[in-house]
Order: sequence, then structure tokens, then C-alpha cells
Amino acid sequence: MAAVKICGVTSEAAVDAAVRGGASHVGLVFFPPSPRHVDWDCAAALAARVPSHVGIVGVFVDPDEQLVEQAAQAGRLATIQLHKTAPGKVAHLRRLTELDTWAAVPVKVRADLQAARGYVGAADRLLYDAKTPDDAALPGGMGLRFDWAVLDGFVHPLPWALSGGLDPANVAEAIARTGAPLVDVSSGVESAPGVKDVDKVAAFLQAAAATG
Ligand SMILES: O=C(O)c1ccccc1NCC(=O)[C@H](O)[C@H](O)COP(=O)(O)O
Repeated sequence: MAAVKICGVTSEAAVDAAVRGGASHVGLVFFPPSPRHVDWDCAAALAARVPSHVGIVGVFVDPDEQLVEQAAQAGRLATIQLHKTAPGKVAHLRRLTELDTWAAVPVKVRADLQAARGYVGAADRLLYDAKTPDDAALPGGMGLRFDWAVLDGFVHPLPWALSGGLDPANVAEAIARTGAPLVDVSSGVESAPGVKDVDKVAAFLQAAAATG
């Protein structure tokens, strides 16, 4: 069965729905331009509701050390997920925090997967996410999907996860098509940007679990 990360939780109801439905991870976004950004108090309050068997993932965009260290403390992070962050800095933040470290790899075409190899020795997991336009406000959480066929036959250099445009209706197909060991969703389980819909969260988790 694929593990599931519910990303960008901003409410107690969303955290509770993710935990109740069997999520392996929940994501807290530390990026002020995002509608899912959480401040320290909110991160701490949400983290307090997460049982120890569910990993809390802090999501960052090329962050500085101080941000990551403060977030790790406030959000009781088990994992840092780094977008738009060069391998050298990913390795540095991993050494600094000693936390499980995921590197986002933006994907549109097969050639984009080459970047994955650069994170060997720097990250613990790759998160293949749909590439957003250069002028997009966010590098993730946009509900964009990439063509899963680009993953066909690719020898993943690290453990990996699939992200980008997943929702309750397509997640089973995504898992079956790609063999993803972990899937990640944000806007596909929302009623509005930054507002998780507890019924969609439950439906997503059920659909992923039904793949066995
Ligand atoms: O979700 C955000 O607002 C966000 C902001 C800045 C960097 C990353 C962000 N999200 C990363 C995620 O892990 C999302 O779950 C992933 O991009 C998939 O999003 P979606 O296509 O909306 O399911």
C-alpha cells in the first residue's frame, strides 16, 4: 500500500482527518506567499495533534538555516521537504538538522528526471512534482499534473514519492500506473486554496488504501 502525505494542512480538522484516514505524513508549509503558510503558533498547535506514528513534514522553498531550525522546533518536524534548493544546500540542511530530507524535483518532460541524480548523497527521498511555470507564485500546491509516462523505466536513484495534480479520483490510477511508494496531495483535497475538505481528505486516503 502506498503511503500518503496530506500536504499544506492549516486546521485542526484537516490534521484530524488525515490522521483518522491513515495518512503516513502531514505537511506544514513554511512559505509566506502560500495560502497554506503556517506561523510558529499555528504549526505548534497543529503538530500537537499529530501522533508519533505520523511524520510531520516541513515544506520550504530554498530556506535559510534559521527558518528551518525554528520550524523544526515549532512543528516537531521529522522531515524537511525542500523545493528549489540546490543539492549542496540540501546536503547542508540535512547535516545541520539531522532530519529526514526530501528534495523536490520538478518534472514536465523525461529530461527533467536527470536532476534527480544530483541529490544522491544529499537527500533521503525525491519528490517528483509537476513543474510550475517560471512566473508562478508557488513551486508546488498548484494542482498541476505531469505525464506519469515520463517515469516509465526510470531507475530511481533514491526512494521517491509522486506529487502534482493528484486527487481522490486519480490517485488509484497514479499508484497503479507508476508504482509510487508514497503519494502527496494538497489542492486535490481542498475546497479553496489553503482550505482542506475533510471529506476529500478521507476519500483520497480511502482510494489510495484500496490499491492494496
Ligand atoms: O502547497 C504549497 O502551497 C507549497 C508552497 C511552496 C512550496 C511547495 C508547496 N507545496 C508542496 C507540496 O508538497 C504539494 O503537496 C505538491 O506540490 C502537490 O500539490 P498539488 O498539485 O496541489 O496536490
